[in-house]
Amino acid sequence: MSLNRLFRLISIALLMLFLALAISLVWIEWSIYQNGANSVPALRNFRLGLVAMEKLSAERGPANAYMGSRPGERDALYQQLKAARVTSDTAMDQLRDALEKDPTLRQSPMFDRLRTVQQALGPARAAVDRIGLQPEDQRTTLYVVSAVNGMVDMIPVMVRLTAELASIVDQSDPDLRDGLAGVRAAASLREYAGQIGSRFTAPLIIHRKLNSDEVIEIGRLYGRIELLRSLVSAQLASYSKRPEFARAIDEMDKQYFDNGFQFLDYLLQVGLKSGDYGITPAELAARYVPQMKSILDLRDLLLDDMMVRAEQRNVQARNFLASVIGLTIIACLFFQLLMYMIRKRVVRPLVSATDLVVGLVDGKLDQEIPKGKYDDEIGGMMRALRVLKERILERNSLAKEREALITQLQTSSNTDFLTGLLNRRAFFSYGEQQMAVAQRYERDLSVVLFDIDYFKRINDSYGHLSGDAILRGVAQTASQLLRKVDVLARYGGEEFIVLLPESDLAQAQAVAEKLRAALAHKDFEIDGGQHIRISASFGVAALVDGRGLEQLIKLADTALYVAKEQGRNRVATSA
Ligand SMILES: Nc1nc2c(ncn2[C@@H]2O[C@H](COP(=O)(O)OP(=O)(O)OP(=O)(O)O)[C@@H](O)[C@H]2O)c(=O)[nH]1
Repeated sequence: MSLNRLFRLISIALLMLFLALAISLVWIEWSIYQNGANSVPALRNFRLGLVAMEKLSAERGPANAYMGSRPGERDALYQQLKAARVTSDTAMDQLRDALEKDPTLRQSPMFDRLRTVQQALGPARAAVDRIGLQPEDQRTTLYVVSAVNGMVDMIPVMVRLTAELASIVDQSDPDLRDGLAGVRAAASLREYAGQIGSRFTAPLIIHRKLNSDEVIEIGRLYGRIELLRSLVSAQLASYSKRPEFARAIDEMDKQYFDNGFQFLDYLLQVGLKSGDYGITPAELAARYVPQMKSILDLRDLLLDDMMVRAEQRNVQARNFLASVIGLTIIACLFFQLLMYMIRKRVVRPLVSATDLVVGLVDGKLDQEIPKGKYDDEIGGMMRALRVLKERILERNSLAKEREALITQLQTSSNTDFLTGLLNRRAFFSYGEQQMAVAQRYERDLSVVLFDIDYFKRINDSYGHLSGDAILRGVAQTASQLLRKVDVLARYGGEEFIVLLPESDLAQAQAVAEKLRAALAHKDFEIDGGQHIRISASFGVAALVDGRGLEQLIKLADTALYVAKEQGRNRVATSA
């Protein structure tokens, strides 16, 4: 696999891994944000539930007052009761609307519970109305207690409903758990505080002492209230350092647990001894109910604080999510940029450097080696490659020069400098080869040795340079007349030799005659533009069994001597 492809695959794999991690991170933060976003509406619903329960409890005050009404105050107390009923109905309708708006809550048992409470309210209120309309002396403990219980009996359902709403808040934001428990404890405290007051309704209306059941119930409620007081203190331990909470707790202790309890203790003492309370249920409500407000104030303070915290956390979660998304995008872009840079500055140059090296090895010396754009290791490698290419080019050119030199040397060592013909050494080299072939295959072979006549005189008369010109002219003339297979050489001084393969003595003699005639009739131009004529004498010898090249030349030389002796400008053959 090529480096380029491998790098691309690794880049894609890393990007996928990176994206998977980034998406998981964003998904986690998105879930946290979504849950947090849920906590605010859940808290709002929880508050509506608590308010509905509180208003239902609060309705018991005017209801008890109405049940204990005297003829002159009945209408006024009924108006107060009606107003309280409108308030509790409004609170329950608001809760109902909120539950209806949310499809999951609409389908939940909470909705059914609320309906149950609303349905139960009708008969419970009717029972209250009946007693309120009865003459005072006809009101019995049984009916009054039953009417009071009718109003109290709906509360456990409301407690259950608010517990379910609290659990939704808890799931949305577990950090609100402490506050949630504190709020629930405060709401229950308010409820039991109300119930303990309601337990005095029947004795007050009938003007009697508390019966044993009522004493036991009031004792039980005292116990619960104390328990809830310690629970509220425990849950609010972390809050009590804050001045507004410390003030609210202080206010509750003073208003309810000091003043309210003092009043209840008084009623309890009277209820246990004489039953002569000296107040109506309306007066009880007017004195006792305001003291419970401090509990609700603490509850609302906690709820407000939870709402602020939930909103802050929601904003924090949203900001954090936005930061995570932003950072993820930046990290993705940075990763892409990093891969691009590595590819551009490392992988691609490395691949092209490899191609260049392979090309140099294959002899592609015309390829352009780019200059490295950056002063880094890759740039250094490109510079090194350029040096390497230059060295290879230098080495190649040196090798060519050397070959040319060797060829030139070979040529000059075989060539006569003046005439350009083969020299005596080269003639013997070729001659021996031809001789071996002729002897091996029994072929004809002849030698013609010729010498320019009176050459000394030419030198003496026209100068040495003219003599050289004559020698070049003779060589040129002889070369033109001979076959390609014939080997013409300068034998020495003004002496030339020709080796004639496939030629017997007669044929060689004819060649010699042709050469002699040509030389004798040619005008040779000498130094100074003057033309002169020359002649040459020829000795011819042919190969006979057993003779070597030197013997053949010797025979030709003897014949040449004869030609000279016989008057020159002639051809003589060996015997
Ligand atoms: N210009 C020139 N002269 C050369 C060269 N080589 C030999 N010679 C001359 O050739 C002459 C040869 O003279 P000789 O051997 O006396 O013979 P010749 O004068 O040709 O007389 P014959 O051969 O008897 O006809 C000498 O003077 C050499 O100096 C050469 O390369 N150039």
